[in-house]
Amino acid sequence: MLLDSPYREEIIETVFEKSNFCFVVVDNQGMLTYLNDNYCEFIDVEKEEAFGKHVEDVIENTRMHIVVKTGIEEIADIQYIRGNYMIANRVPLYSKGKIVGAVGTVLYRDTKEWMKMNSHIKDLLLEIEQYRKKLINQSGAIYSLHDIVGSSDQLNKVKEKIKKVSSGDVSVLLKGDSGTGKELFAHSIHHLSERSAKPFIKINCAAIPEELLESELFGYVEGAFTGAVKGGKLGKFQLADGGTLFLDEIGDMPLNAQVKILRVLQEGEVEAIGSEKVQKVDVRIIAATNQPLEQLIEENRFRKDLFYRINVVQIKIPPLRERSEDIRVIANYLLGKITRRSGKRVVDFDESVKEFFMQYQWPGNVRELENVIESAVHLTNSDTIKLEDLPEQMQATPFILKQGTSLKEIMNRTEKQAIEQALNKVNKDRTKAAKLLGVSKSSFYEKLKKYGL
Ligand SMILES: Nc1ncnc2c1ncn2[C@@H]1O[C@H](COP(=O)(O)OP(=O)(O)OP(=O)(O)O)[C@@H](O)[C@H]1O
Repeated sequence: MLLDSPYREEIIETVFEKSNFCFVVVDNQGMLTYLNDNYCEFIDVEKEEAFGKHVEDVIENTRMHIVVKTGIEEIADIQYIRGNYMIANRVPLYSKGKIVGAVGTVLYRDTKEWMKMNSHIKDLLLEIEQYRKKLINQSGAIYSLHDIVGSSDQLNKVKEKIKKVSSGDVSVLLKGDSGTGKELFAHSIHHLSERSAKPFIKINCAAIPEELLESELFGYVEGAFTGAVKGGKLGKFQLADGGTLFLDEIGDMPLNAQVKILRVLQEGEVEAIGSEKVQKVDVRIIAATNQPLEQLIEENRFRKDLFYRINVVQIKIPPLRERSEDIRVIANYLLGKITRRSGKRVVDFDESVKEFFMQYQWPGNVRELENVIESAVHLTNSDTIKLEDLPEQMQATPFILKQGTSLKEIMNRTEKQAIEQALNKVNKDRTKAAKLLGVSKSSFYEKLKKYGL
């Protein structure tokens, strides 16, 4: 913390005077108490002359004196100054619960500076995108272990196992519920293997109609069937030659295709549909499933011999609800990712949302978390995601029973959530919130105290 730092003075001096920002501070009457050199230079005034004057007499179109009165921060506000528009932040300064002034920062001195920065960033993003595309073209695997966020023991164990098995050429079966990140792990294995410079090819066995699956996997020659394209088509096995083939949702693979895949894996040879020739292929198989293959075997829907072939190493990815330590960090990471993409400034989650995230069961795992945050980012009117920004059907989900949770605890948490929601709805007006919930003011205040709100 800044206060504990032995260099407190130096840090403050550097932030205020040496960084390239413009700072202004006013007292609770709007009188100027501080203006750094950068600001003086920007508006062309002498520091000594400015101090003690009302901020309106020094800075054109300022709203610092208004922020002192409203107590409401103004972020990235556009202010006309010196013949141009600057972008400014104004934040009220509180001491012991009372407004004692306000601090202003100039983010960009004119819109040109902002546009320059904007196009610089766009340029960098474009460059990254090109590198990504190149990488995808080269191998098809874009994610590495580094992209898998979370530090729970359960996740770390999986990452350790991935590191161990990647370098060998063994087949890996990734098991886990939908949305747990199996595809990210498959990419990571490929990246860490000696095949990383070779293609990573994915096929989603559930997404391709049964009659097309074989031609997708093994390819076909010209004229193999009506509708076959001229010149034929390479199959995923041929495309993955030298690299990795990721068979996603392998539990949905039809039995016919299973027999053929097994043959390719045993013999290292593939035969395109309509071809008499066999072709040597060298692929490493990574398969993923969210279905219990052992049960499918019992029901004669999955071949035992293929199971043994692909199940050399089995890695189970735990569902999100079993690694709740990861939820906050993944949620923050996803919030950053989504806001960067959408350009909307949303910086945090309300404490009640964080709590809700921790006790929700996440049947759709990280994918569901990502969808929920994406929708909340678009719906929110503030820079912080609140409970009411979450999808309605989620808000209707009461606390899910976890082992050891007493009824009293559930009721308390629900009550706290309801109070927080009510407060947020009426702009923190306690009288209105009490009315909204149909409780007396005194009992409402008691509850606020109880929950530290
Ligand atoms: N630990 C994580 N860190 C960051 N993003 C993650 C993590 N786990 C999953 N994701 C993201 O969640 C989404 C779902 O992941 P992925 O497609 O890998 O899941 P899956 O287990 O393969 O799902 P399915 O079985 O439905 O195919 C993706 O957008 C992925 O980037």
